[in-house]
Amino acid sequence: MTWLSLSLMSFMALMVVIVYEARWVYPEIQAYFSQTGSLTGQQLATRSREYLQRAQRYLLSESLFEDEQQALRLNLDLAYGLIDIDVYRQKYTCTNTSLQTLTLLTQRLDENNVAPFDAAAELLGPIECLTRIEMNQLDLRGMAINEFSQNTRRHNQVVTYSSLVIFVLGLLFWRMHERQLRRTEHATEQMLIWMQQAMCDPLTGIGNRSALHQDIVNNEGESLALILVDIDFFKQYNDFLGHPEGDQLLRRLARLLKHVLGKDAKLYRLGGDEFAAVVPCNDDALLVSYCDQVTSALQEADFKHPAHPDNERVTLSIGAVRFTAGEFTLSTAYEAADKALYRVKSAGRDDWQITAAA
Ligand SMILES: Nc1nc2c(ncn2[C@@H]2O[C@H](COP(=O)(O)OP(=O)(O)OP(=O)(O)O)[C@@H](O)[C@H]2O)c(=O)[nH]1
Repeated sequence: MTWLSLSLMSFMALMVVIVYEARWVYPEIQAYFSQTGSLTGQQLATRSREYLQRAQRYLLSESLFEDEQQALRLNLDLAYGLIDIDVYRQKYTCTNTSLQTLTLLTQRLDENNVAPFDAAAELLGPIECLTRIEMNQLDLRGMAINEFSQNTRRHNQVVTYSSLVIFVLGLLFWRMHERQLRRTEHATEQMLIWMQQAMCDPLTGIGNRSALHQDIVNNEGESLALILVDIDFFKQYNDFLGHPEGDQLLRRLARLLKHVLGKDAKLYRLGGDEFAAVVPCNDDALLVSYCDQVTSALQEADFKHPAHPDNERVTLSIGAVRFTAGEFTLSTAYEAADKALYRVKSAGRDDWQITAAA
């Protein structure tokens, strides 16, 4: 498992915690404060009690005319309707007694068989019952609210702490992932640098033998020319002017070859004073012109060689061949160009020769 996946999993866990906790709150609020829940039963008892008290006032008034009697009946009926509910019946035993009292009282009122003061006194029982219901329901409501706020607080703490922990873990994993990424990038960069160094001649900055081989394989199928260049009497040059001057000559020659052969040419130092150039070339005339150009440019550059037996300036021996790039064609081409170069050396140096690949 990678640091990245651990980090992403942490952030996903954070989302899950938040969503889960958010889902918890909504139904809880609904349950506690639902308009159809038993908590609102307190309001019904209050209304019912108010109707009974109003009925009591009618009964206690000095005269009870037709209108007042009707209002009295209506209040008693309304009060009855509001306490005749399952919640009250099941939870409070006084409910049934109160309902019986109201039924009997209504019957006797209809029969005109009750004194108003007595009737008002009879209503005290149901009123007391309703007051008890109100108080009890209020207590229940208070307890429910308390429980809800405690639960909310507990859930809030859980969300806060777990979110914090998960978030910190997510950040930590993310940092580890970034560190790992940077390390990998650094290692890749280093590897590229090493690979480049492994393909490069440190003295002249051009490619080495491995790079030559790699480039030929990479350009498989292309028509190319391989030009081998060797400095004449370089040993004498070194011996006469010193090794550092010899190094300097190698660098100057690399620059000259690059300049003369142009940007399409690739240059390599194969070792000692031997250079190779690979140029796109599909006809001998072009290859001849490349060799001529190198020789002329060197003449013009006029690098002094005080120890040269035949000349006072640096001269080159060149062997060149055209070939088609491929995994196995370089060795044949190299052999042919090298032989051509050897022939130039044998014939007195300071010349070039092109040949056909075997
Ligand atoms: N300054 C310097 N000299 C080098 C380097 N590598 C090889 N050499 C010298 O290059 C010289 C090559 O000598 P040879 O192979 O005899 O070639 P040459 O003297 O040019 O003789 P011909 O090629 O026959 O004309 C040797 O003296 C090596 O010490 C280098 O990196 N720097």
